[in-house]
Amino acid sequence: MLSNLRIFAVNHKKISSLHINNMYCFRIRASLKRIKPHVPLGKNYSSLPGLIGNDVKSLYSVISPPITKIRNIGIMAHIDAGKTTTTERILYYSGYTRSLGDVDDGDTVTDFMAQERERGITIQSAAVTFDWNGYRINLIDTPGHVDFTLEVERCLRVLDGAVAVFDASAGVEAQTLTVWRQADKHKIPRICFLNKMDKAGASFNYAVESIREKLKAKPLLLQLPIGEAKTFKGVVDVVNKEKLLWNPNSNDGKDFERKPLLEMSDPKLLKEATEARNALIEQIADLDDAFAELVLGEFSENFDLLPAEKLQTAIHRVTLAQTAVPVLCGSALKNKGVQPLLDAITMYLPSPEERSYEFLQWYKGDLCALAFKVLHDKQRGPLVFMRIYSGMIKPQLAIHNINGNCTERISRLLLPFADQHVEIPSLTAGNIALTVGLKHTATGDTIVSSKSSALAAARRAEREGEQKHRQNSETERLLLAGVEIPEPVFFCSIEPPSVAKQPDLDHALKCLQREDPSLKVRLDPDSGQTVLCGMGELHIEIIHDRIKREYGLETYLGPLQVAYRETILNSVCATDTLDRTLGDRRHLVTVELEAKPVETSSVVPVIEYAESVSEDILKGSQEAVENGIHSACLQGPLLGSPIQDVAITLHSLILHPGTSSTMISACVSRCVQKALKKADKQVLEPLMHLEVTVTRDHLSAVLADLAQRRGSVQEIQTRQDNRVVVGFVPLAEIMVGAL
Ligand SMILES: Nc1nc2c(ncn2[C@@H]2O[C@H](COP(=O)(O)OP(=O)(O)OP(=O)(O)O)[C@@H](O)[C@H]2O)c(=O)[nH]1
Repeated sequence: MLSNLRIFAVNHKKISSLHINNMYCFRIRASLKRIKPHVPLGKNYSSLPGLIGNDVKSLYSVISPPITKIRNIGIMAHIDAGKTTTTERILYYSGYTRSLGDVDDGDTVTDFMAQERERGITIQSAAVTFDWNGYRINLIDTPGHVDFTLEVERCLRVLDGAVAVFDASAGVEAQTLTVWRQADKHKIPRICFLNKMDKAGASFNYAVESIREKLKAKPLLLQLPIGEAKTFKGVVDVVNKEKLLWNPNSNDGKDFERKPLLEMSDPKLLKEATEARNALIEQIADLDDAFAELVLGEFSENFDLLPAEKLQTAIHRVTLAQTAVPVLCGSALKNKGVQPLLDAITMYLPSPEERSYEFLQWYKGDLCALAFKVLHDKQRGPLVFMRIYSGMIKPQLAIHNINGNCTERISRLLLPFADQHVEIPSLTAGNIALTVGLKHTATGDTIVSSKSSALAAARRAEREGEQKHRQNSETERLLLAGVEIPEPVFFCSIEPPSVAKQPDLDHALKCLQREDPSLKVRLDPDSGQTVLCGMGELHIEIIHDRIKREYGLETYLGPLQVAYRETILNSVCATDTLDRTLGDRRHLVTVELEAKPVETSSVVPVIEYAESVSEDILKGSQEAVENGIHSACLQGPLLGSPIQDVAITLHSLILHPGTSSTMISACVSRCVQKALKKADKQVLEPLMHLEVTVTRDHLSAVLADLAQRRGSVQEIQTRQDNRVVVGFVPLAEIMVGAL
């Protein structure tokens, strides 16, 4: 029965004995269904600006534009809401592609990896730069699939604004909630685009209501649809009281007319637009004091007299303050509504200088950038995408990487255009750059001009920190990334075709990890095998595929396994003594410690020291003690899985002089394992938060199927004619192999 289901949403949630971690979204069948024949790369790229020489909009437009004219924008949504299709339309209308790419034909610009084209999904986000009406837009297309949640989060970190795309027939879906929360966390102003207004079941009001209810956001209706589903033909611009109608005979949507609504020809639409405009004005006046003053003063008698520009400025302010979100609608597939969306991006989303970044004051105009993506290019080596927050980047510039504590040189500077790039002489703050030549920089690293500049910034940050909060260390405060890497939920062994190829496999995995920190690689201590740990089946499958395509290695994967964890349920104490004589040296350690359960949802143990443990003894041995605790917690006594939610308190440590740190670690580790064995224990398994949309007549079959899979149903919602079952199912029960 599960094969009929459409949407899966995933969450690790602690229900009685189990654990909450992150919210993920998962869609097994959809990720595998749209497999298409391989489309060669570069199909659509013969006439890109600055590359071939024709149709260059003017070289000036390629070089650093004024910061007020820059928009660093991301598109975020639930899987399949239409992000890639919308991006393709945006690129086409902005003049940077000559033909419309189609996800279903596998020839889109932003999904440029071979796997993305074959599967019709976005895996890695690609930054694309283009101009619209004198504005420079750097657009980052983010993946919607749960396995790539970290990609979304990392991209959000470098954005100044975002467009949330919704399927108008489904409203807010599970993954939308996740990315919305991520955007909240990074305080990113947003615009909502209700896409798929042409689709059967599309409902503007339903989608708006779900934004209000599920996202707890205040929607500002800047448009109303003209028709819905089959009859959708255009939109009403509420701010200007105009109608925008697309020519049904135009096959690319470039041909549309914008006409003022008139009493004579459109009495009904005009009435609706006037009511919507008045409601919008009142709504904004409630949120923005300056606008309220203006409206109540000059225009209280007649809102019609309020100029559109004044309303637009107020919408911009409210969007920036994130007290409400502008809502627009259209159909990317049917080429309707995308140009007004582009206008809204330039009008309502902020420029980089309108965003306040606390750390900018520490750099005083010196270079400060975040490497938010690394791609490996066979010819040019690693390509690093960077968001420049302050200062300037040029080719041949030496930069300092704070995370890696290393200095290296940028050889070339490019403007990113999916897999095609324009070479440029310099780029200033606010822009997104693509650099060549950085061999050690990894995704998430903070880049500055020199070590001394970093130190100066750290000193300023410290002074600032004294006045404010002082919880972070000097360098930590300078690091921009701040993206938490979720713990993997799947793992499997990976083997090279022959032992001689093991170094090639290690190299490939190292490169892939630089690109994608959510991919973890470890060595199994028992079998000596390399183990891949990832965020989902698709994640691991893609990595396997990339090793073959990009590194020419045919590897073998062992069976995919769910990453279980263990925890303890009560406090226990243990003591242990290790007494060894190696050569003429005696190593003697006695440890006394306590293990107790805590709520952290983390596999990193909390380490505490009792007051009885003197600082003197800890000075030389703290690292050894902590290494011992960490290594013991990696393998629980039940299944050998990592231990989660545990705190270890060291009560006593007695050392014979000359005892080596290896012996201290070994004794502490043995003692922790002793304690864990004594405690009452439990295995934890990852749970998926599941959202199943189903027709009414299939509901009981679906509920029975979920029960059989040890699932628990939280609620059953009504969505138009369908039912949405919301609940949890153990991940192990809905792996592709389990279906
Ligand atoms: N009816 C209709 N279908 C659309 C529209 N926009 C996109 N689609 C279809 O919806 C499917 C998903 O579109 P994508 O653009 O790949 O969606 P996405 O959000 O980028 O998906 P991921 O990259 O996999 O997260 C494709 O089959 C599109 O043809 C639309 O406006 N109307």
